[in-house]
Amino acid sequence: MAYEPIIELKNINVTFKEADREVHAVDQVDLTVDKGDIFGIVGYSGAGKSTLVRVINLLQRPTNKEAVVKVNGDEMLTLPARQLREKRRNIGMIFQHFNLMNSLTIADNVNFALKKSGLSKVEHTKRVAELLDLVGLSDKSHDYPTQLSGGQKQRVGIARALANRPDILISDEATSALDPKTTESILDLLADLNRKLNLTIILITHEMDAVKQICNRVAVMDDGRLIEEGELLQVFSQPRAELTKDFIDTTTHIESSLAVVEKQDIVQHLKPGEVLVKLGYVGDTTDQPLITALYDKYKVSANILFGNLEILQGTPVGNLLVVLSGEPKKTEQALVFMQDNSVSVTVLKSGDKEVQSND
Ligand SMILES: Nc1ncnc2c1ncn2[C@@H]1O[C@H](COP(=O)(O)OP(=O)(O)OP(=O)(O)O)[C@@H](O)[C@H]1O
Repeated sequence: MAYEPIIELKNINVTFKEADREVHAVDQVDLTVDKGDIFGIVGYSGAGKSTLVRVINLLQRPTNKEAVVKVNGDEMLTLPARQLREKRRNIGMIFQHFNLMNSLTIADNVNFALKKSGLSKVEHTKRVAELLDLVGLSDKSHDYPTQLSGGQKQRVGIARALANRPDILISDEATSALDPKTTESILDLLADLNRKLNLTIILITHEMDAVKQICNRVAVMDDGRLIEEGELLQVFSQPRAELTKDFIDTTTHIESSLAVVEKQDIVQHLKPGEVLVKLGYVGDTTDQPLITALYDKYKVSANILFGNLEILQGTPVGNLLVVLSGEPKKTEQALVFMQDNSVSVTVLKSGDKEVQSND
């Protein structure tokens, strides 16, 4: 598939000047999103995620002159007000708190977004029915927001955001107020809309689980900066920044499990030829019976203390915490063998070193 940029942000700075200080909410950010991406932006509260995405539709203007904000090839910063308003209709937004009008029915809440669409009354009714059908709420059109669950309210939010057939949907913490099961169903709906409508989605979240479920690309934000960005699989299997590792650990639990594993007797008292290793593997590697091969080839046995397997974008990604034991030389050879078979190997603790340091 050819990658076609739909959003290009270059040199973006947003600085808020307060009485006693300046806040660099967005600090020198470059970001390209391709058509059809579900692009996750993760970061803790205050990292600058909302401010950054508000730059895309210029609800927030960059505060530096060098900034470039292109959407569908148009430089948004130079557009006259009327054209900018039109372009904004091409970017739908959904939020954590749904922002529905409680005095209007569900149908009228969605219809409200079509106010400036130029459609006839009959076309309005038809479009609203289509939209409610799209989000699975056809039977709720005459209900009021207070009669709906959180997940249903967010579905209305999605229908409203898609009313003007946007190419881009920005989801700003849209699942943060929902329980895990409802979150999953809303994320499934977004993934479905991405496929059906070729909708590009920017998913702002502090939950790596959400990113893992539907994103194909992910960027990590910290203190106004994009500190890591890439394909989901790449970032998950080989995170570079410590913060990225922390976020990934919230879903794989590999680092937090290490703290428990390290306390186990077997790890506390490693003998020569025994090592505690973290093994990471992606895709095909998982199909190979490597652990069996270690014993067959080197007489090295593996005691798996913790394991995690995720399916990301249809590809298995696994991590194991393992104690390998064998003849010291053979254990070393076994580690090289695994690296040769595309398994990432991190030695966390070695019985040999323990013995040496104790001497
Ligand atoms: N209008 C504003 N005036 C002054 N400071 C602001 C303004 N908007 C945001 N900020 C500050 O900019 C920084 C980034 O805020 P932003 O809301 O973009 O972060 P975030 O990652 O989206 O966090 P959250 O998920 O909590 O919204 C914060 O320090 C925030 O206090």
